[in-house]
Amino acid sequence: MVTGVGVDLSHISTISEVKGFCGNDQIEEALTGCDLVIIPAGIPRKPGMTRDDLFKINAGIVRDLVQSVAKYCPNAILNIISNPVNSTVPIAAEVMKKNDCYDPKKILGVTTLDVMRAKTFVAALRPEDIKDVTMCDVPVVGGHAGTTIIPLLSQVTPKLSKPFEGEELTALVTRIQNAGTEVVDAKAGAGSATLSMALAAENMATSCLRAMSGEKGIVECAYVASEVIPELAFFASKCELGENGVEKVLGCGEMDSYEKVQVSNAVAELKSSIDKGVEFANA
Ligand SMILES: NC(=O)C1=CN([C@@H]2O[C@H](COP(=O)(O)OP(=O)(O)OC[C@H]3O[C@@H](n4cnc5c(N)ncnc54)[C@H](O)[C@@H]3O)[C@@H](O)[C@H]2O)C=CC1
Ligand SMILES: O=C([O-])CC(=O)C(=O)O
Repeated sequence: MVTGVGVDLSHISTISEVKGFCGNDQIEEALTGCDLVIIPAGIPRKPGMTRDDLFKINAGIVRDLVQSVAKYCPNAILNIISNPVNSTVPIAAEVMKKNDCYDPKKILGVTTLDVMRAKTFVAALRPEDIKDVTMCDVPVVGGHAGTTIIPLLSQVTPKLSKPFEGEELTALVTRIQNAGTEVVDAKAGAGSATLSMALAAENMATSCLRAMSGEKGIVECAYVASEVIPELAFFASKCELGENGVEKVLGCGEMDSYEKVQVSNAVAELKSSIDKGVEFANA
């Protein structure tokens, strides 16, 4: 459940929760009239699993829920949280296409938690530059699994007096990429990062709602339909949000050579995850 603080969240429907205690007739009631639908439904990882291991179960859950969205609120903006995000977002897009209500601006894979983690770790390592983590920004691009999570540490704001380099850089990138796995391992079978995901979802939903109500200049990283990497129909990068979802995909900005290699190395895995989602939705 999302609570509104300083913003009216009354249009949010956390449909996994609705599904948790009711049947399809209540899904209709929950979705009808919704402007923004957050989908966190599905099973979480257990230690030893990749996010892609969740595909077998979560792909069908997301497909069916998005089918209901197409039926009851086809103009809603979707925030997709269920893993594997790299595949569930393409699934959502295909379902909307099949129902003649696809708008690429309106489907956003939630990668906000990667940005929150990157900011937190950067602030902890550079307290002399970052007194307040909320004032720090770290774009995270690519996707939401393993090495497809690519923090652009050369673009941290405020500008760092000592940039990350060498072993410190690689250790930090690895920590950000494995942060979800760290939580899964620590919870030892009891789930994944449910609470921090809820905060990330609330941040993203609030940004969407502010933009939907006309506020300008709201920028969030999200995994969306994009042309940033020509081979990839979906890619996470900075997006300017607007009244209808993604107003403009802003892309990766000026990356350094290390980041460019990381992006290039992620292309094959992202392509395969996207193709897998598209094939599943059309099977
Ligand atoms: N994108 C991101 O940053 C993150 C994504 N996740 C993903 O979010 C998903 C949920 O994770 P948690 O909330 O931790 O798991 P959880 O087990 O705490 O909650 C999952 C919820 O999904 C519901 N659900 C299961 N099957 C459903 C169906 N067929 N229809 C509707 N609802 C259904 C369950 O009733 C439950 O309420 C997982 O796939 C997880 O990997 C988790 C953390 C971060
Ligand atoms: O790691 C997981 O399975 C859940 C997730 O996506 C995250 O915490 O980033």
